[in-house]
Amino acid sequence: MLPAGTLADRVAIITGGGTGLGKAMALEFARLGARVVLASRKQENLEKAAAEIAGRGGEALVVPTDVRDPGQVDNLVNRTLERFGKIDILVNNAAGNFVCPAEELSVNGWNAVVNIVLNGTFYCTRAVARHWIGQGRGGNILNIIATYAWTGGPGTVHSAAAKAGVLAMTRTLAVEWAPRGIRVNCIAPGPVDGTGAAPQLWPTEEARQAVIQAVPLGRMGTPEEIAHAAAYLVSDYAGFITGEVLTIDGGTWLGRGLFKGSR
Ligand SMILES: CCCCCCC/C=C/C(=O)SCCNC(=O)CCNC(=O)[C@H](O)C(C)(C)COP(=O)(O)OP(=O)(O)OC[C@H]1O[C@@H](n2cnc3c(N)ncnc32)[C@H](O)[C@@H]1OP(=O)(O)O
Ligand SMILES: NC(=O)C1=CN([C@@H]2O[C@H](COP(=O)(O)OP(=O)(O)OC[C@H]3O[C@@H](n4cnc5c(N)ncnc54)[C@H](OP(=O)(O)O)[C@@H]3O)[C@@H](O)[C@H]2O)C=CC1
Repeated sequence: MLPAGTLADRVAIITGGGTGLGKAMALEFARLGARVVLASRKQENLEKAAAEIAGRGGEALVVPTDVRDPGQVDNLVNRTLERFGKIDILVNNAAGNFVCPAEELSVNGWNAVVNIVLNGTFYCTRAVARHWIGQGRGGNILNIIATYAWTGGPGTVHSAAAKAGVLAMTRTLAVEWAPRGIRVNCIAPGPVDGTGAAPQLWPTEEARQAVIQAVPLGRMGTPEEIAHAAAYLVSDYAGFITGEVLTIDGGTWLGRGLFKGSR
């Protein structure tokens, strides 16, 4: 665990900050001293998370935002600057997902996911980076992807393609904006319990157990495990890391090996 004060005086925007991994990151960043801005569509979830942060002595601003709308994203940036006067960190965590055979996926279904994951990430990234570049200052961007960005993800072609786009965006902008002092990294979580992913991706206990079977470490991850790594990547401890992906998946994407039954 990083020591309290690691993110003192930092201002962090976290999209999808009202639930799941976003909420866990918000709580951890606040514990480390950051002031956090929680942005997603459902105000009720954001308010609940903000109250939990305030209950632990932290400070959170709630800005209802649909990241698919560039106007709402500009409002998010403006509201953050009005309240805190600066932005240090952006976490692009908002996502949508569901399992659907590609041949059955409707155009609206494809667009819903790609617009949240790929376009929303770009709109938020562009809006925040324009501010930083205009001010002649640097900052930190963390994108939450998934390992199927490089393995492919049968059943979730919309999400896999969008996450692959975010990975390419990360590497592109890490280099393009390095001279600006802007770092851009990714975390690729494996299956993590207790978030909005569960009802979408492993809605039954049977499906959940099948997912766990695929994890060499034999369990799902926790939101806190992702949050600790996220705090590290946006902190000064990671000051020389950019364009990188930190995979936190219990070994899942490497597979289970071929020869378990051979001896
Ligand atoms: C090895 C890796 C291990 C695990 C990797 C896991 C990676 C996890 C990635 C995640 O992103 S988990 C996050 C999950 N959380 C959520 O999905 C929460 C947010 N989700 C949503 O808001 C919705 O699910 C949404 C559909 C993504 C967006 O909602 P919106 O209100 O904008 O859309 P709708 O109007 O409801 O639907 C649009 C369109 O999509 C079709 N659709 C929706 N759900 C399904 C479904 N289950 N199957 C097929 N199609 C679906 C819906 O019918 C609409 O299309 P049309 O009917 O109009 O053609
Ligand atoms: N849990 C897991 O196993 C894994 C998760 N991930 C990634 O982790 C991240 C967090 O997911 P997780 O916590 O699991 O799931 P959640 O469903 O809990 O989180 C997704 C968040 O995105 C927000 N969101 C969805 N659509 C929009 C939108 N249009 N505009 C703004 N916010 C939006 C939702 O809030 P609201 O509905 O209020 O808009 C919600 O808070 C995602 O990027 C996901 O792809 C990656 C690999 C594995």
